[in-house]
Amino acid sequence: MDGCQETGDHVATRQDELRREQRVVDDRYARLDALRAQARARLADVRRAGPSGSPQNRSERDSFATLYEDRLAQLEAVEDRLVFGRLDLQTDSTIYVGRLGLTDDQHASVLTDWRAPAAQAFYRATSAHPDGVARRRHLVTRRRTVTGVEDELLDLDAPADESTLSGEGALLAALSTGRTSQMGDIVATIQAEQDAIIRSGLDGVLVVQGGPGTGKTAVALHRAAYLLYAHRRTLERSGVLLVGPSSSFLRYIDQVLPSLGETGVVSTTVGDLLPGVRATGSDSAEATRVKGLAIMARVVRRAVRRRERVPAHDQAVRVEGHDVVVRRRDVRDAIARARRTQKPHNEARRTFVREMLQRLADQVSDQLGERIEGDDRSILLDDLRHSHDIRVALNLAWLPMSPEWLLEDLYAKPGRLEELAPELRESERRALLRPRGSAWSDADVPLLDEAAELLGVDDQVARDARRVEDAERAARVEYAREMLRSTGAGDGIVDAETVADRFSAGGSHLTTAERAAQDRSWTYGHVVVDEAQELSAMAWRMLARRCPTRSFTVVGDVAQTSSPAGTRDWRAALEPPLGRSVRVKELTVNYRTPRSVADAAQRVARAAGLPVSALTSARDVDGALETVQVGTPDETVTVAVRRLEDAAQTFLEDDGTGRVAVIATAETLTRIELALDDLDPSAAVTAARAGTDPQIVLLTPEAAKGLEFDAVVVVEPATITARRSGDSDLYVALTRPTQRLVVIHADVLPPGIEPSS
Ligand SMILES: Nc1ncnc2c1ncn2[C@@H]1O[C@H](COP(=O)(O)OP(=O)(O)OP(=O)(O)O)[C@@H](O)[C@H]1O
Repeated sequence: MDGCQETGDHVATRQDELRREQRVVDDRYARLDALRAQARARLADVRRAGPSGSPQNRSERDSFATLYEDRLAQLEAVEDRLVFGRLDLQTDSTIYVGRLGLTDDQHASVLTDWRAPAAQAFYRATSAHPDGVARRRHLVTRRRTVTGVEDELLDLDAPADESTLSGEGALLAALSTGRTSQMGDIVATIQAEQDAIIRSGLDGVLVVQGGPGTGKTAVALHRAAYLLYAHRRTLERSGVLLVGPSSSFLRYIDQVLPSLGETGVVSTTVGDLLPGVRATGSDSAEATRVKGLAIMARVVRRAVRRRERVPAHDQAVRVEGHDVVVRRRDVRDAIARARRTQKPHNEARRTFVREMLQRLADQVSDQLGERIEGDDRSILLDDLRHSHDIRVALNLAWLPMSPEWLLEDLYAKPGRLEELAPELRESERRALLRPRGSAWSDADVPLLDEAAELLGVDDQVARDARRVEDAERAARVEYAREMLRSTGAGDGIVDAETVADRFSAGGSHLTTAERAAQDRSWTYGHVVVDEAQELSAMAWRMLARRCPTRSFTVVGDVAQTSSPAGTRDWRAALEPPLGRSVRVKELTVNYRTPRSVADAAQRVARAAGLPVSALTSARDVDGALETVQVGTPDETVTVAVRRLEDAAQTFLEDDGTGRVAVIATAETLTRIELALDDLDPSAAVTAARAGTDPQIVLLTPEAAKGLEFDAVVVVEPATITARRSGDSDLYVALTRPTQRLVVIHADVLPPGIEPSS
């Protein structure tokens, strides 16, 4: 940032610059205020019109009201750091870069959206490749006041250094601010290697591998916002799906996209992805692993096929005075015919039943010695269809099933598993056994989805409804286009599609995101997966079905895998379900953790044999890493509480910023909880642990995944590494702090934490 010790002249120049930039920033905020006032006035007009007029008029008014409310919310969301950059081009022109694009009264651009092609040089230009830029300036603002400017001159004579951080002052300031329970955006300080990923093309599978703190989550979210901007036509209708590891993680990141002006993304966990299924149960590690194996797709397929079978004997049945026989030969032919339709099981069953009823009707005809036609034949077919015995016989040959029924049946019977899953070992099959009626787990959801795909349940209704809605929507878009043209109401920012989506009769219309989230067969235009190393082969199959165009952004770190069904090899995990278009990019700079902490964590992870990505750290912090040896396990607990008190005092602010975490195994955390009650901690600590948004949290390594805190106290690493996937868990735990890591231990430390070891 601009220097602290300056000569008199320099100070004068700096003050002049700040004043000049303040005028520009004031002007852009004035424009923003004017747009807000305009949206408010339009909203008030619409509301003033009251509930009169035809239903069509009322519906349009409601739609406009919602449109202006959304527009207002979008304009409110960009208040913070509206303008953050300036590019002086070699052509002597200047552009300002900000959170959204603004034009003046004459429709001339006065602020360039960070996602626009013209803004790319702000993130990418270097002295070696200046990209038409003479000077890049970062504007540092507090509320609406410009508090600093930071310049980089990109002339060809300057020494080229590709690895230099861009806007270093602004970046380092961002990295050392106190954390909150919500992740912030990085739009003002995106680095070149991150920008290249954010703006990478929509097609194919882009994997972003990087160590902890390299900005994978931040990049994934900014990429979603970028793609929605650059490919709005393609993605607005189909939507973008964001898959995260847990609902607490999704809460942590859920402000980032709105702050970038985007709300149309469906975010979910794999466990919540199947409409109508709530995964509240849990599995053993072995059951999780086995349920995630790709083999399970075959097992589910066999379980479906098993219910399309020829009976052992012909069966005689009496219907309304006629004797007919459900013949094996007929069943075999009808099954073959139904399978030829290539429809899912429940849908193909209609063909099977129709075929069988016709054959049974033919038997009655033959018995009577005359052809039964017309209404008589319909009545006969109805009689046959409603005969209890025939229904039972046909169900035995082709049973209609729900995914839930199929999976419960599979898990409930050892013999069934042995027949359908011969590839699994006896112990693996045992891990799957459970009584009917048990709660579903996260690992069951991809299996239920696989079954739903093969069975073809409940999709038809949704598909029919969608077809009707699409046709209606096309008419609404046309109307909205005409209306926007005649009123100029869209400000050039809102398009006819958005307005049209508000024009639905009765206000029952759902947004793309809402419709998508309710429909199992919805296919998205793009899927972003975070902490993707945790996903099983079956989960990838489920996601692949959600995006037939295979347009994916997959971010994660194969050294942090903790799920027994997760992966340590991207290509092995992704090529089978998603094809060969997998491109892997690496992020190499750690922005979160102080260098001394990151280096220690890397040494520990390497010593444990994890596939650690190379990492350099953007900064260090004095005294960031401390290890504290105590004599007994009881002492680890009391010292942890004391250290927590210290950290709270140092890092927690009254304004609600600052976050501190204790990370340990669940057993250790229980003991710390008890000690916290017994040791009568300070009022500040008690207050910081209370409420819905606590500043102090106690977490297991799994729960801490993806999150970050100003200070972290890790208690007894040996108990963490003793568990399955414990080395990865410890790597996660050690890499959560932005300022300070305290490691408390009575047992020996894993090799590598201290530089000397
Ligand atoms: N260019 C940047 N400017 C400012 N802050 C950044 C930048 N890149 C990353 N950060 C910050 O670094 C921290 C780590 O980022 P993020 O959580 O995205 O990392 P990650 O790679 O997903 O980490 P993990 O593997 O541990 O989940 C966040 O606070 C993020 O805001």
